[in-house]
Amino acid sequence: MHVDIGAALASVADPGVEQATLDELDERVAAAHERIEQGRDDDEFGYASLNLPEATDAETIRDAVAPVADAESVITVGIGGSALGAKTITEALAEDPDSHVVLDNVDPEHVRRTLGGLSLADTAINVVSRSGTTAETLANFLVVREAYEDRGVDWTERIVVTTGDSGPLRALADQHDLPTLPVPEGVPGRFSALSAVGLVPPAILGIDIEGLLAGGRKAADDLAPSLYDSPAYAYGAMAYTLEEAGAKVNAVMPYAERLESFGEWFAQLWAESLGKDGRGQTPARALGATDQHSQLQLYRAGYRDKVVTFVRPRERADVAIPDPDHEDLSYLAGTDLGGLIDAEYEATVASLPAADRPALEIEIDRLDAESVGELLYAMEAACVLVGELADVETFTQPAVEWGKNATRALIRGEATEETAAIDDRERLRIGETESL
Ligand SMILES: O=P(O)(O)OC[C@H]1O[C@H](O)[C@H](O)[C@@H](O)[C@@H]1O
Repeated sequence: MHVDIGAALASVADPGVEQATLDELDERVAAAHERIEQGRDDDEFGYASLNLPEATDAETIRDAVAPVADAESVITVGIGGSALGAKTITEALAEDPDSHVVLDNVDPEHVRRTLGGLSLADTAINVVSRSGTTAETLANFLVVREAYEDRGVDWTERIVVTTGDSGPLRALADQHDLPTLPVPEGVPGRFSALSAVGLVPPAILGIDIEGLLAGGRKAADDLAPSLYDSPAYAYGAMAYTLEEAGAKVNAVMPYAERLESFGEWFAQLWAESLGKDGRGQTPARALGATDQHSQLQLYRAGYRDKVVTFVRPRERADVAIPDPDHEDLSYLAGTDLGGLIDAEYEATVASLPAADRPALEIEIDRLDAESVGELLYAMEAACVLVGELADVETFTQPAVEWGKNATRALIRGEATEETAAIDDRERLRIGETESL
C-alpha cells in the first residue's frame, strides 16, 4: 500500500500540515506505536484486533463453511461490524457482485423484496452477531428462517452462525445444533473483518481468504515507530493533524466501484472509534469518478473543514474505448476506460491543492485478496493510531448504546430514562392539520 501526503502539506493546502509539525509529531507516533505493540503483545481488548491476520485460522473457517460451499450465493444477517467487513471484501473480490446479499436493515419492504428475489435453495445463510442480542439481526434471522421454511428449504442445513459464548443467538444455535464459529476475543465488531466475522461469505464464495490474511500480515509488518516508514501511520498521523488544523470532515473517495462499500466500512471504523469527547472527523462517502460531478463542488469550494481521501488500485482490468466517429471525441481515440478513470483521478486529486484544499492518497497494487487485506488492516492501524494521538477510547461505542437500549425499551413497552426522553422530546410540527 502506498500513501502520498504531499497534497495535504501546509505549503499547498489550508487546512494543511507543516512539515515541522509532522517531524515533531513523529516522537508521539513512536510512543503510540510502542503502546500499540504492547497492547498487541498482551492481547489487550481492542489492540488484539491487530493480531487477527496471525490469529485467524483460515482452515477452521473453510471447514465450517464446507457444508454450504456449494451455495451460489450468501445472505448475511448482521449489522455494523458484523456485516460491513464481509460486504466490503465480497464487493471487492467476488466474481459475481450479486452473490452476497446483506440484510443489515429492518426496512420491511426491503427485506421482503430481497428475500423474494433469491433462490433460497441455492443461498447459504450467514448470521453474525458479536453480542448475539442485536434486535435488527435477531429479528431478520427469524424472518429469514421462516422464508426458508415457507419455501420448503431446510434452513438448518444452509446456515453458519458466528457469535459469542452467550446471548440469544448462541442459545438458538445450540437449540438447533447449528454449525457455529466464535467471534474473536478482545476484538470490537468494526475491527473484525479479518476473522470469521468477515471471512465466512468470502470463504463460501471461493475468495482467497488466506490471501486476505497474508495482506493483513504484510500491513502489520509495515508498522514502524516512524510515520515516515509506515504508510498506515502516515495516513493516521495526517488525518489526526488535519483534524487539529480544522479538517473535521474526512471524505473517502475510492476510484473503483468495487471499493464503494469500503467507504461504508471506513465510516463505521472512523465514526465509532474516534467520535468521542467532543471530537472526531466526520466520515463522508463519495465515489470517483461519479461524484466528481456532484460532491466535488463542495469539496473544492465549500467550508475549509474537509480533507478528501482518494483510494485507487494502481492496476486494473481494462475496457478499450472504441474509436469515436466524431471529431470532437477524437481525444478518446486509442484510450481505454482505465486510462480515462486514472486521468480523472489525477485531475481531481490535483484540483484540490490547486484550490488550496487538502487531499490524501492511498493506492493499492490491484484489487486482489492480498491488497484488500492490507488496506483493511492498514486503515484499522491508522484508526488506532489516531485514537492514541487524540487520547480517546478507540474501542468502545457508548453513545451507540443509548439508541439500542431505547429501542428495546420501546418495543417492550417499558418506561425508562431513554423512553422518557422520547416522550418528552421537543416538537414543533409543521404541516399538520390539527392544532398543536
Ligand atoms: O455484532 P453485534 O453485537 O450484533 O453488533 C453489531 C453492531 O451493533 C452496535 O450498534 C455497535 O455499536 C456496533 O459496533 C456493532 O458492530
